Amino acid sequence: MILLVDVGNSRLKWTQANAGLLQPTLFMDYRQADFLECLREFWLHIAAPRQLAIASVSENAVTLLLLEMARALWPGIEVIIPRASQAAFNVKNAYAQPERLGVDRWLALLAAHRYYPGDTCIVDCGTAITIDFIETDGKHLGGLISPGLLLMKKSLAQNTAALPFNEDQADTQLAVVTEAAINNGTLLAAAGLVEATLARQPKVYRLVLSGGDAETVARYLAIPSIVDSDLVFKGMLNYCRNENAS
Ligand SMILES: Nc1ncnc2c1ncn2[C@@H]1O[C@H](COP(=O)(O)OP(=O)(O)O)[C@@H](O)[C@H]1O
Ligand SMILES: CC(C)(COP(=O)(O)O)[C@@H](O)C(=O)NCCC(=O)O
Ligand SMILES: [K+]
Repeated sequence: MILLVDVGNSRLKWTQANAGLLQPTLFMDYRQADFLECLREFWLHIAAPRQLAIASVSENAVTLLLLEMARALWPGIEVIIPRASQAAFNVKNAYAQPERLGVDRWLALLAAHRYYPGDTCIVDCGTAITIDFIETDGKHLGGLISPGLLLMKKSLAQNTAALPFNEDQADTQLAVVTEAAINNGTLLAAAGLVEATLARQPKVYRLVLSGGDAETVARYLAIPSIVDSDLVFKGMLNYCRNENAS
């Protein structure tokens, strides 16, 4: 059994993989005070994993805490910390400094090349919205980073005198009350970003969405898309399998 952990800027996600099959993902707010105790309670009751993989775009301190806890629970556990590199699994990183590409984006690219072969656009709708393009031959073309839905709304509330924060349903209609105007404006900013980015490319790409807001954004896109919330874990699992082989 392999324990897979994905630490984003909003949430920690973890799952287990058995014989190459991913179990359902569990989500945790790792900024809550009792987060380690909560996670420990879960991990105490799972079968001892052979390997632990942690992909984090958060502070290194979070990874260190997780490692300390895992090593106390399962002494001798093999640890894998995936990193973005210049090339791996027939995927070639477009970044001038490849290691600076977020490891979540890199793992999603590895998964996309394997599970969505062809010319593919990956959009991760998390704390940030990231857009990455990969071609049939595994060549990453680069990408974009923009604030995610929650972050856009929080920054409006934090940087204006009159705008409130609320999490009501959004759509892309013109609004007649402030709350809806914010919710709809930010949702359309996200959907419009994805559509405009694709429209500016010289060819057609298959669109795959992941991240906490993937379903919401997909619902309001004027173009077809696939939602695959396991993209990062799929990439992480393949990364671990290769570590086993090497
Ligand atoms: N229970 C939840 N807690 C936090 N965010 C949530 C929740 N449900 C949906 N979301 C949405 O998911 C987004 C975070 O997605 P996620 O993929 O977990 O981000 P990250 O990888 O950056 O931690 C938030 O912007 C929020 O709008
Ligand atoms: C862009 C990100 C903040 C997205 O993180 P997330 O929304 O998943 O929390 C993360 O992938 C990151 O820190 N990337 C490093 C910079 C880069 O990819 O260019
Ligand atoms: K993201």
